[in-house]
Amino acid sequence: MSQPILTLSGLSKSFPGVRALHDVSLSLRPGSVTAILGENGAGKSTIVKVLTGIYRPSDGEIRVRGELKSFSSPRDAWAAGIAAIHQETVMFDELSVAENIFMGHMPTGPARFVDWSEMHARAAALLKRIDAAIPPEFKLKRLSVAQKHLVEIARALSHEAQVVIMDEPTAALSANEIDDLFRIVAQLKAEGRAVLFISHKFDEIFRIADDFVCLRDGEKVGEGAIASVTEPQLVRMMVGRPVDQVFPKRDVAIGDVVLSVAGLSNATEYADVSFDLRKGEILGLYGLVGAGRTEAMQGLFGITPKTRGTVTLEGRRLSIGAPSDAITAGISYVPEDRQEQGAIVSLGIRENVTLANLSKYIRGLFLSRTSEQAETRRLGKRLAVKAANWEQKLAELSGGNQQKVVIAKWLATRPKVIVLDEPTKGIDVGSKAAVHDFIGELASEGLAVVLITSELPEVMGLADRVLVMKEGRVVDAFKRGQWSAEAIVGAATGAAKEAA
Ligand SMILES: Nc1ncnc2c1ncn2[C@@H]1O[C@H](COP(=O)(O)OP(=O)(O)OP(=O)(O)O)[C@@H](O)[C@H]1O
Repeated sequence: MSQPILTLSGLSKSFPGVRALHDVSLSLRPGSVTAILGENGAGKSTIVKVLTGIYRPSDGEIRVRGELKSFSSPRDAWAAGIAAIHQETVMFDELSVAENIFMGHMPTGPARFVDWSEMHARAAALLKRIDAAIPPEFKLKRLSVAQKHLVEIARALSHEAQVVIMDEPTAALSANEIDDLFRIVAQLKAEGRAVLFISHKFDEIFRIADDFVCLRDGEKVGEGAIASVTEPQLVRMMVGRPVDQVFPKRDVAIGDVVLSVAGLSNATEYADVSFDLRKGEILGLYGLVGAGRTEAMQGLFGITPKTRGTVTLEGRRLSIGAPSDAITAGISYVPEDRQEQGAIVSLGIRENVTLANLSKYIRGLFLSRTSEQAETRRLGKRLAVKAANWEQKLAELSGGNQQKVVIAKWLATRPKVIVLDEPTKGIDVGSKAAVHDFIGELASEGLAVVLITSELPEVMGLADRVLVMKEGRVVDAFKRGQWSAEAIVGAATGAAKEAA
């Protein structure tokens, strides 16, 4: 067997009160893809941060091709041939594609000035190598997330990176874009590089990984060839017990119409979105990335202006000009993008959970810390938020646990209607089941739920009805018991109409 490109031995990393990694060893072979799996908070991102020079390990060794390395900055990791493609890209929007690729190592001419034509030519060649049709002189901000990933890959190639780390790279990509990315992963493998791949999606892991390493509570609990394990075995390894991923749908008595939306439109992204939503009902909004679901619901909630349409809650016509109007009326929206819209990461869990509805915790003249704590504890436990304590800063939580706090925050407002936008994106299987169960419980208590999701099993498992959106319009509707996966996907892609 060939010598590993990268070896980690006995790696540990502690934060005050938290042991994020303990005695983890792994090695990456040239020409192979290794998947790291684990529940939210298991330590996956911490490994990435140690490998990219962002965190210094408390203990342990990193070797690249047998040579001992110590990284005190991301630059050191780059120099050692390790590059990362991040979930949220860390590049410069105002700079050009070429500048982003060669940031920190731009080709220079005789007087040490940047040699722009050389830089553009080299950038074009790198982009061509991965079949990316992106002009090097374009500003980065003009690109889609998928194109930004390609620029990051070109940047990794410009450094001749031997190890390419991909941390949830497909989170914001469409099916076609994922195919393109996986084609490049195959190319990186063929060139003898090692890829470290982090994903919560088992289908992707089985599709492209050769090896796996499974973490639980910061420790390695399993590793081997992906061909030697099944999905249930991996799930069991991750959570330490078998998880029945499918929660039976609760039988909920569906009540009167709570929310009526009629003719909701804006100038460009969605048009004529109409539906009724009943008490206790879970209405799925299915569609491909870019179908306009998020935009329409953000219009409903007052985040973005709508040009037309009416919203009626319990028979009363609402005039929603801003999110505060929607919240006061009893409509909550849990965004997909927790970092930008959902949470304040410099505050603690309790402060985030109670933020959207502080008046609820006032006893007499003062804010009651005890009632804030009680509500935070109740919701935190119900959603299986993993944290050292309820005062811990959100910035210190793993990504999936931040997402759960954002859901808790909006639930604490005790809304009549809640819109959940991709609520389980980036959440591990165990927690996903907890979130699904909780959504069912809320519906049984009379809450009306709109569930935006791109995951078919999720929408078919939870929803009573599904509306399918395509190119900004509702194109089809299905009732539980009268749908099939093919019909729903067919409506979302337009395949059903073409076949008819
Ligand atoms: N800067 C920090 N300060 C304190 N604790 C931290 C810090 N960064 C991470 N942790 C803790 O380390 C543990 C591992 O977190 P990590 O982000 O590596 O998890 P993860 O496996 O990537 O999870 P997810 O799937 O949710 O992204 C968690 O308990 C987290 O709260």
